[in-house]
Amino acid sequence: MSHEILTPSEMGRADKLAMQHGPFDGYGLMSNAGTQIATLILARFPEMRCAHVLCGPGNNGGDGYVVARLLVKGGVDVHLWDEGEPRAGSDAAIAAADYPVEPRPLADFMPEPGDLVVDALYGAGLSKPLSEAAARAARVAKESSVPVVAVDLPSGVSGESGQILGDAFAAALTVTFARKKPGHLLEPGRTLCGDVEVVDIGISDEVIAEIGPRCFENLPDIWLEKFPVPALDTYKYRRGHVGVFSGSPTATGAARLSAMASARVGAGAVTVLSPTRSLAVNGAHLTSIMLRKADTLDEVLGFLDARKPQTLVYGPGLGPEQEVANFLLDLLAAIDGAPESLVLDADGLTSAAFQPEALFAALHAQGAPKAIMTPHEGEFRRLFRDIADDTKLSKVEKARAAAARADAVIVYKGPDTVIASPDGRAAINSNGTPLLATAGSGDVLSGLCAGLLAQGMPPFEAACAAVWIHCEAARSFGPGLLAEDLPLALRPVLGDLFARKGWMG
Ligand SMILES: NC(=O)C1=CN([C@@H]2O[C@H](COP(=O)(O)OP(=O)(O)OC[C@H]3O[C@@H](n4cnc5c(N)ncnc54)[C@H](O)[C@@H]3O)[C@@H](O)[C@H]2O)[C@@H](O)CC1
Ligand SMILES: [K+]
Repeated sequence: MSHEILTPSEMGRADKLAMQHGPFDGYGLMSNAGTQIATLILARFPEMRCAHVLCGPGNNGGDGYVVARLLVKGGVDVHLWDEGEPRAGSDAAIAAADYPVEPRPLADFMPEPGDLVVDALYGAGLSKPLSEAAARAARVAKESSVPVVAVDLPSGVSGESGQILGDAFAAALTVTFARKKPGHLLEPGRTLCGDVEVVDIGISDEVIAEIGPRCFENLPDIWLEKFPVPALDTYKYRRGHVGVFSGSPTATGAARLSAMASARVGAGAVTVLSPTRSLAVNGAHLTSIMLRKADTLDEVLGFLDARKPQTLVYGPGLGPEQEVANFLLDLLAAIDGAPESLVLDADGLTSAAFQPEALFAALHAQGAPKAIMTPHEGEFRRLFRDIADDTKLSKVEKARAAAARADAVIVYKGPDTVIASPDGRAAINSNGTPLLATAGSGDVLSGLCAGLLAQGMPPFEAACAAVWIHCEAARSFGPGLLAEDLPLALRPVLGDLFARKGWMG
């Protein structure tokens, strides 16, 4: 199990627990950390002219002293620059005493091309913006284009949020311990970390389990067990039925993209619910996907009653108008237990911002469908303005707060999409690709969520799987991707997942 993500404070607790359990004390853990990093550096940068090791006053600096000593032992020419001495009696002070050469002041650090920098200034303990000397060091490292290996985190990057406190180093490689921290996956931290290597320093899986992390990297391990594959004796309605609301004649493509994605990810039947004025254009573009006239609430309720879909998609292409929000509230008031789930996206979210509290109350009500909301940055801010503007919260904490308020799984989209459940679980996606920054890709994502929900996948797992599959499909298609390409690009991705489930179909 290595998909858990630990906040810096959870990591601090894990360190302490590991020391209690043994066999390593604090200095033992630090020695393991330094040894792992020095080994990686010697393997990856054998051509370096010399290594500049920058050491801070805390245990991050302590790791740096161990690295410096081992690099010297490995025959590397090492220059050590420090900012503040370690506290007497600390593990870092023991490590510093073991290093044979007097450090030089950080303010004088100046690398040259061909050198390597080891950034061991601040890690989990970063509590304020970098000092002028540390910020200058980050700048000169950047300007001289020398590779930087960051110990635990690039100094200046918050392990909790991935945000920069003042200035920050930009690393080619970041070596962290036991598990990743949110700052390794949340932007801009993710970019500043470069490659991230997680090394074992003697903190056992049992210790991590005892901490009970509630945040995970979004890898198939966290949802594969619940990912649906069709049973041999299934039939189309047992594979789930999704209804997707369509917009006006000039905005129908969004609903069709969503519908196609639902069908391709495995819903056995999908119906586009269309206003009369859009029937002709929808009909001209749909074949296996069904089409049904739905101008009024009564017509929608008639469809729900007759065809019993498990899941609805509300939002893509509907228009950001008050009446779109009103219709949703009327629909929710009429729903009691069926359909079981609802995906809200795009204009379904933007229009809800006219009266967010009414939507949240409707989703909290008895018999309400389980909901997934898929806001991008702007939609999130319109719906959860106070949460979005709270600078103390990380993206994970914002998504969690929104999920609790709305009683919905929140897919807070971006290059570092976060998925959060009202029960407090959260996942950070790590296979994102800029290829998905294209019109209509969000509509496909909402369809994927719906298609998985309709097949009985629980909302948090369905949202995590949809986000991962969406990115993986885009990567497998590659440059030139349009949203229209995504449904077919799902094939190899689904094939791999089916194979991992042992599907013999
Ligand atoms: N036993 C452990 O707890 C282990 C810790 N390890 C290392 O220890 C690090 C955490 O150590 P610490 O908690 O000592 O934290 P740091 O070494 O990150 O920094 C803490 C010290 O720096 C000061 N400080 C924070 N931000 C500053 C800034 N911007 N300018 C000036 N001073 C600043 C703090 O007041 C504190 O004195 C981890 O990142 C990891 O590298 C590893 O050695 C593995 C074992
Ligand atoms: K660091």
